[in-house]
Amino acid sequence: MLSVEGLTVRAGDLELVRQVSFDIAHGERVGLIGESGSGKSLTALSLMGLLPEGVSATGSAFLKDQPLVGVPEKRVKDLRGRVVSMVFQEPMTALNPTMRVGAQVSEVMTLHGTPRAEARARTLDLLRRVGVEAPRAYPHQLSGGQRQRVMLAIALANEPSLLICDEPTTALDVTVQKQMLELIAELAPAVLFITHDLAVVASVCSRVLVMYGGRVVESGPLREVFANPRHRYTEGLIAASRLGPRGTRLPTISGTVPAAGEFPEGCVFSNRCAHATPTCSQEPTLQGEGHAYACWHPRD
Ligand SMILES: Nc1ncnc2c1ncn2[C@@H]1O[C@H](COP(=O)(O)OP(=O)(O)OP(=O)(O)O)[C@@H](O)[C@H]1O
Repeated sequence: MLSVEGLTVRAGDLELVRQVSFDIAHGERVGLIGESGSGKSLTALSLMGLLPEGVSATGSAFLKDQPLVGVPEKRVKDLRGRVVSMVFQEPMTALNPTMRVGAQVSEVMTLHGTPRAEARARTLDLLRRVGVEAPRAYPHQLSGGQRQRVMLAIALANEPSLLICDEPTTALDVTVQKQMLELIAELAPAVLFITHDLAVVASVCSRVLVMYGGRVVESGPLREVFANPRHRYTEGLIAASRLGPRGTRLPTISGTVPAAGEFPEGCVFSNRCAHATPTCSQEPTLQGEGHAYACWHPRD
């Protein structure tokens, strides 16, 4: 559905994103991970036609045969929020503080041609689905998690083919984060999910792209990349992530470790997992050659 080929982003002579290529199929959720400054956001913003002044993209990106890169601003504006939408980290800056949230969801629909009455009905339905049944509330009357759900409703208002999420849950506490991730997984058609957090990737995505220095240095099914990182940087990322050292926050781990090769969908195993937190009651198991630890992180 999304096909990106040779995407390069420049600021003057400086190449900030280099020759990035990847595909996302309908219904697929792909994680884009990498350290700060590796080019994740610029990659996403190129697809949204939202690059900052002085920064430009070349290469190609097609979403259902519609070009997203190198097209006139007017055309991109029409696609943005309709075929591709984005949820950002900080909902307070993205929401209009003087407008009721229901009106903000409806506005996105009417801007793209939906009649008012229909937009109103669909807004109520959408807000119900994201669990914020308060269309008349102003943003400051809602919690951070509720505001982020409103942002998700806005992003999904025109039933886009692709949802891009840029660290949408970083500012939320763990329980609220989990609910938000579940909603994204349930409601979004196809997702490009940017994060630093491997545990988040593990709970949402089935495939992952790792960026380093503006390039995609590694990609593949989540379990393969996490179990057998080829790039030194990916190894470091896994070691430093929440799947890693003692004392860091891990997603809930439960159940027994299944035999090698029998991990249920959505689980991740890592040869770096120290697997020692108060939430985890079991010892890591040595698995096969190389003595990789196996631990699993079920979606729920
Ligand atoms: N407007 C700009 N002009 C020049 N360089 C920029 C501009 N915006 C970003 N950069 C640079 O491009 C590189 C990639 O930035 P980008 O925001 O895509 O990184 P990121 O991987 O999303 O990082 P983070 O996780 O911190 O958001 C960084 O080195 C950054 O300093």
